[in-house]
Parts: sequence; C-alpha cells; structure tokens
Amino acid sequence: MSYDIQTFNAIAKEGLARLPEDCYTLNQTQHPDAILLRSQKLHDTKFSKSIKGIARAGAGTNNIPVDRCTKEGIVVFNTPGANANAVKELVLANLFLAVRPILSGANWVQTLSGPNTEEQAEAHKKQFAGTELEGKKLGVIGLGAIGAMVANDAYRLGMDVVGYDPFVSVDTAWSISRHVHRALNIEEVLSSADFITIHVPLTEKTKHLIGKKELSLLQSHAVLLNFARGELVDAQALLEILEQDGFQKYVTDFADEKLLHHEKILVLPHLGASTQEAETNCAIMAATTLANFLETGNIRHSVNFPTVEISFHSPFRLAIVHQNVPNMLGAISTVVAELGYNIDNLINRSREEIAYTLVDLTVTNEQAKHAEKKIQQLEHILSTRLIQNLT
Ligand SMILES: NC(=O)c1ccc[n+]([C@@H]2O[C@H](COP(=O)([O-])OP(=O)(O)OC[C@H]3O[C@@H](n4cnc5c(N)ncnc54)[C@H](O)[C@@H]3O)[C@@H](O)[C@H]2O)c1
Ligand SMILES: O=C(O)[C@H](O)COP(=O)(O)O
Repeated sequence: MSYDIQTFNAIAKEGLARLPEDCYTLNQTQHPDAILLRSQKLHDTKFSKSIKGIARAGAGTNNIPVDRCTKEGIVVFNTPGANANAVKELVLANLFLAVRPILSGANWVQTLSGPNTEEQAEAHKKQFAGTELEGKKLGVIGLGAIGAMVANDAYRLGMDVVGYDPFVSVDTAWSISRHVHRALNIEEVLSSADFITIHVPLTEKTKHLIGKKELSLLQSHAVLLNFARGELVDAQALLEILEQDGFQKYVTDFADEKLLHHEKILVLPHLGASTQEAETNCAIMAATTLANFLETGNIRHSVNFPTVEISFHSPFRLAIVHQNVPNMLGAISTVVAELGYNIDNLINRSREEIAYTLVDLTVTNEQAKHAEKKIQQLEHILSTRLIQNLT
C-alpha cells in the first residue's frame, strides 16, 4: 500500500523522514490521500474525494476550512504544544524589549565614531534607561499550551500573573503554577495588568475578542502582545485608541499594512514558531499522526474528530465516517453479521455531528471489500476505508 501526501510550506525534513519512501510519495498525484501543511490557506481549495486527512504542522487551524472538512468526512489534525516553547520564548523576549530600549540603544551606538566612543556611550546611556519586569503585572488571556508556559515563566521572573481562560483543560490547569491568579472575566485582566498577552485560537467566536470596549479598559502605560492571530484584535479600534494615548504599545506577530510605520506598534513577520526545534517537533508530530491515521485508522490530535485508538491485530480494518445519528453501530454490525463474519474488535466514538467507527475483521480481501461495499450503501455514511494490516 502506498499513500501520496500533498505538502505545502517548508515542512522540516525530520518530519518528512517519518513518511518512508516504501510507503509514501510526496506531491505525485492530483488525488492525494492527505495534506501536510503549515500556514497555507485552504479556504478556497476544493478537496479531492481521495483526501482522508489534513495535518497542520502547528497549533492554529484557522487556515483550514474545518467545518467543511467535517462535512466532507476529512479528519483535521494539529500538533498541540509542539511549538509552545518557541512562542513562549519570543513572548518573553518581547516583554524584555518592552521594558528596556534595547533595540534603540543598540542602533544608537552604531551611529557613534571616534576614539571617545566609549565616553560618548557612557555620557548618553541615560536616554536608554528602562524599567524591570519584576513586580509588574502580566495578564494572560488563554491558558493553553503557550499561555500556561508564559504564565509560569513570567511568575518565575518575579511578575504578578493573572490568567483568564473559561475553557481551560484539566491537563493544562494542572500545569499552571498555583501562584497564577485566576481572573473570572476578561475585563479584570485588561484593566489591571501592565502587560497583556493573548494566546487563544482564532475562531468565529474569538474574532475581535479584543475590540474597542476591551481596548478602552487598558491602562495608559499598558503593553498588549498578540502572538496568537492578528484578527483577534480589531486593528481599526486599536489604531484609534493608540491615537488617543489609550495605552502604550502593541506588539504583534502578524503583519498588517495598517499597523506598519507606527511608533507605538512593533510588527514581527509571524516568527512565533520559527525555531529549528519547533519546526522539527511540529513536522514530526504532524507526519507521525498522519501516518498512524493512514496506516491504522486511529485518530489522535484531531480538531474535528473524536480520539479513536485501538490496537490493530486483525488482517483487515474498516474505518467508517458517519453522521452521529442513532443506531449506526447496530446497522453496521448487522451488515457484518448478515454476511456471516465475526467482528474481532470494534470502537465507535462521536464528536458533535460526526462519528467514527473502526471494525476489525479476520476475513479474506474479497470478503472485506464486500463488507465495505454493503456498509457504503447504508444511510448516513460519509466515507469508508478498508485498511489492510501490513505489520
Ligand atoms: N505566532 C505563532 O507563530 C504561533 C505559534 C503557535 C500558536 N499560535 C497561535 O496561538 C494559539 C494558541 O496556541 P496554543 O498552542 O496555546 O493552543 P491551545 O489550544 O493549547 O490553547 C488555547 C487556549 O485558549 C483558550 N480559549 C479559547 N477561547 C478563549 C476565550 N474566548 N477566552 C480565553 N481563553 C480562550 C482555550 O481554552 C485554550 O486553553 C493558536 O491557536 C495559534 O493561533 C501562534
Ligand atoms: O499556529 C501555529 O502553530 C503558528 O502560527 C505557526 O505557523 P507557521 O507554521 O506558519 O510558522
């Protein structure tokens, strides 16, 4: 069995190495089995019926039409936490840059010349004096993989940290220092913190999460950092409020023409996950997850399908994507029973409107194909896949 994977963007070679040549080809057909990508926008892409999964080597999946994928039975994966440390380090670097005029001091020194360079530097250094992070208050909006790491490390730097996340997962909650205060609403964070950093995904619900009302709550000396997604902040409202000296500075990882050449805005070219380590981690996790899905039907790290994992020992497995309606399991097992086959193992899980069933069979190739064909004829089936156990 060979799978063709369509790739977009620079996927680290360590990840591509998880797709060995004897089982995988890259970009060889018009009808690939799966897509592996980073930030390429797929909203206008029509997916071939051959596509079973899309793996995002990264955290955010707002570049993928996830709802449409769900309707088409395509499993979308991401790589939770794989680039969190890279983003955390860049956020911390920008907190330091926000309190110490490091860049302007370094640029100014380059303008000096002559044998008294050192004296000139010493005489004028006071114009580049800064403040310290220790004792200042950091507000973290979104306490997932990145937000939790930022909160913990900021606390270790001596900052007073307050976090807001009404949907925080149990696993992440366990990882957050007990010294991080829990805010019950976003207003508390925005109005009380000296620095606010945003780490929530961009969805229809979070677009412009920080709008005019929220920006108006910031203290005049506050610094807002956005290393999550540009559209989380209403750029027009932000420009107006900065103009009125509503707050001090906006640091963003997302280029937007409206925000360029503004003395109170620092724009970076989406560098959050651009470290060798993060690129390698994400590529390995995405490729491994995709390969496991293609070869066994098992699903983990999906943003639109349930987690479904059982060990694969039978010669054949049917992977069935169907609508989450009553009696699908009964209908599927009746088809198999009427054919006279015994089910070795079966798992069914659902997530909102979608459900996924794996049926393991010890039958011949022909018999397995026959069972698949019969199941395809059932109502509410979105797709089926017959996987042969090659181990
Ligand atoms: N700049 C970069 O290169 C870069 C790199 C990685 C991730 N990101 C962005 O950062 C986002 C977060 O990444 P992550 O790995 O921490 O994801 P994550 O899924 O681990 O964490 C997101 C957190 O946001 C919380 N959340 C959702 N809606 C919220 C709301 N309205 N208010 C408060 N909290 C809310 C969730 O409960 C979750 O805990 C990604 O979705 C992506 O857009 C950017
Ligand atoms: O969501 C993410 O993981 C980041 O935005 C990384 O994007 P990139 O892979 O294009 O650097």
